[in-house]
Amino acid sequence: MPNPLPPQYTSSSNDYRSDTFTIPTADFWSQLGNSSLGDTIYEEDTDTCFLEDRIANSLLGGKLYGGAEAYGLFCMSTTMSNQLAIRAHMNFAPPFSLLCDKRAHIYVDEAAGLAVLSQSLVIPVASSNDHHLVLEDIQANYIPDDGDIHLAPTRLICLENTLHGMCFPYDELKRISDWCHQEGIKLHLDGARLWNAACSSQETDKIAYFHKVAPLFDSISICLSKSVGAPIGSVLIGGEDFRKRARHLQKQQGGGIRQAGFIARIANFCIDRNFPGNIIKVSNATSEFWQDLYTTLKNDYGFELKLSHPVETNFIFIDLAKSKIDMTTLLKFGALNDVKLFDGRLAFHYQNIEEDSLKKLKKVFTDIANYYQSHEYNPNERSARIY
Ligand SMILES: Cc1ncc(COP(=O)(O)O)c(C=O)c1O
Ligand SMILES: C[C@@H](O)[C@H](N)C(=O)O
Repeated sequence: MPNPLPPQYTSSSNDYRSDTFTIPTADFWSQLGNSSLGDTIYEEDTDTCFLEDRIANSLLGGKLYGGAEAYGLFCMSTTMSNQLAIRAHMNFAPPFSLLCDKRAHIYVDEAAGLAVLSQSLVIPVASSNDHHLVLEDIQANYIPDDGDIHLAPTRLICLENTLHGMCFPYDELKRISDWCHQEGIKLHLDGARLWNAACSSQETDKIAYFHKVAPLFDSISICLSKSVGAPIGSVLIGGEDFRKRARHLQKQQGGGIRQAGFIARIANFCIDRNFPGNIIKVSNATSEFWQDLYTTLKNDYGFELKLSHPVETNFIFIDLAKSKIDMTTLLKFGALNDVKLFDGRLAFHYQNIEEDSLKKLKKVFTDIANYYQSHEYNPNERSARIY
């Protein structure tokens, strides 16, 4: 008996579950006719090589830590580019360890890839300021390579920028990078939303932000399927030998891509269309929406929304427990207003910030505020997903 098919997904204008839900638009297809046709596994595809080179050189400035030449490797996802980076760096594991923020995607959302694929001890660290890891958090938790055979010395540290929509301050990235490299520890950046950090930075030329950050790291993942709006893809950036090893591991894990030209060409098209203008627009729309929503609920309903993280780019993280909103009520009013939500995280992208979309989203919360004027909040309900 064939499984029932999901209904056609035709628009992400009411979808606030994630910035991964943007969909191809009619003008994407005009790109297909001219896309190159080479086999990417043999590095013969022009559009794919162009994209890898564009991210490594034009976007990131061509240089990584220690002046290493930057090279790009096109991957099907950022989970793959992160896991390939970690496996490629941890080529001497076991018995070594890697350290990351305990909220990091590589730790929470990559299906234990760190343990299985890199066979590494993972040291998840809570940030002492609740915003980003500081050097002292790392120094208090890393494992020094002091020859003690009971231990698994830390050989890799993975940072994430943005993390939960929060921008990692450059000066702290620099402090951590300087210390890591004097300790002989490699540094990877999960830059799935580095676009958003760049567009929210003070840099006038947003590419200058990338050029500043890239030389702090030994490898960087740059996602194309979130705020950039491509349907597929990520580019892993690293040195020449690192890329060779990552490409070998990519083939081993079945991640080699044949005629990737049309995917790469659409990704290039999306970068041109959305960076930096639309990504800046989304950031502004997110903070304006949050200010308006908070004020309306407080002044008109006496209902105070609480955040679990500051609003800095394209996410609003509402702390449901502190705001006294239970998940059933949230999702019920989401559905009644035809708004897709996972939980208290609201993700904004270039397809859900039109006026009609934001009006619907706001009404979800005014309806909730109204509801709680005559109903009890249920504190015992399943808590929201811990991102
Ligand atoms: C910070 C971060 N890194 C990596 C990923 C993984 O990206 P992908 O969905 O392309 O595997 C995500 C989510 O998509 C993410 O939010
Ligand atoms: C769930 C996670 O994999 C995805 N990156 C998101 O933020 O929605």
